Amino acid sequence: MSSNVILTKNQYGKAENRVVRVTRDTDRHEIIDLNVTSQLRGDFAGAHLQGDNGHVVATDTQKNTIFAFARDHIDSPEQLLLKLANHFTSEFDWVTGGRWQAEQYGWSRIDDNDHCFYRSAPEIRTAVLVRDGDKDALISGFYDLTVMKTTQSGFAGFPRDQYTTLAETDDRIMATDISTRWRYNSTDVDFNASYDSIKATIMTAFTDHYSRALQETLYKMAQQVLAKHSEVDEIKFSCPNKHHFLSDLSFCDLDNPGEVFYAADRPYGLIEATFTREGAQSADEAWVGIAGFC
Ligand SMILES: O=c1[nH]c(=O)c2[nH]c(=O)[nH]c2[nH]1
Repeated sequence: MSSNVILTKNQYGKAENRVVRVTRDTDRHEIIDLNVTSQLRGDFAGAHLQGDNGHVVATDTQKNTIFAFARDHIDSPEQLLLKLANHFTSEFDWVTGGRWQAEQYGWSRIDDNDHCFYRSAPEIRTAVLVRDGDKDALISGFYDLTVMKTTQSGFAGFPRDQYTTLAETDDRIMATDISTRWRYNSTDVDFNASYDSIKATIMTAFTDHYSRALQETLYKMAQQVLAKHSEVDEIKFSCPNKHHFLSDLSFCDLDNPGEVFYAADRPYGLIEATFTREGAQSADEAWVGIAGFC
């Protein structure tokens, strides 16, 4: 058995740079609030195997670059990631790719005030760019968008065995925290418009049908996103089924016609699925490192 150690995959950089950009050209300020990670890939064998840092663009330099680029206008998290990738791969010829990611937190104006804001968007917007030579994979998404429908959901027709106690129902609460990521087939996209439209499409698709299972609802959400958005080739969902159990009020002689529920926080069903446009190129490598999806 050989005891030789071979360096295989490696990447490194500065994680979770919290960048808040205030645009104050006029009295009416704008803010963009990001958490940005930069990781480089390429020829870094010297650092690992010989202690030679000649190729190691310091993580501190990567951090500084992110903040320096924030001095320019930030159009969208995706545009910032593309700019960082272009910079590092063109400035240092041994940097052949990397992985850049951002989360964005949403803020709204208090009373339409010019410079006072509150954290508003419930969901966290995400973006990941993976560059490998001349190949880019760009995956955007969001998590923690909590939604509920109070009827028009059921669950029946499932197999029964000696362990099955669940009653069939044609009227239940369905609630979930939507986590989703979608892969663009281009980097030439109006990312903010696309994000807003995909989020709206997902929410509308949650409302517009009688759901026979959360699985069916995920499919309908994916179907509508892929039908409306030719710039998207693949979409994944990871959604807990946040169970709401009808509270039994018979102990005090009260009925409960679907009005009082116990919201259980665990255990929860966990429904995950990937939907791909038929005929689209797959990009499984790009998903490595994105946890919590199948
Ligand atoms: O929408 C659902 N999908 C399931 O797979 C499932 N399983 C379960 O017990 N309840 C539900 N609900």
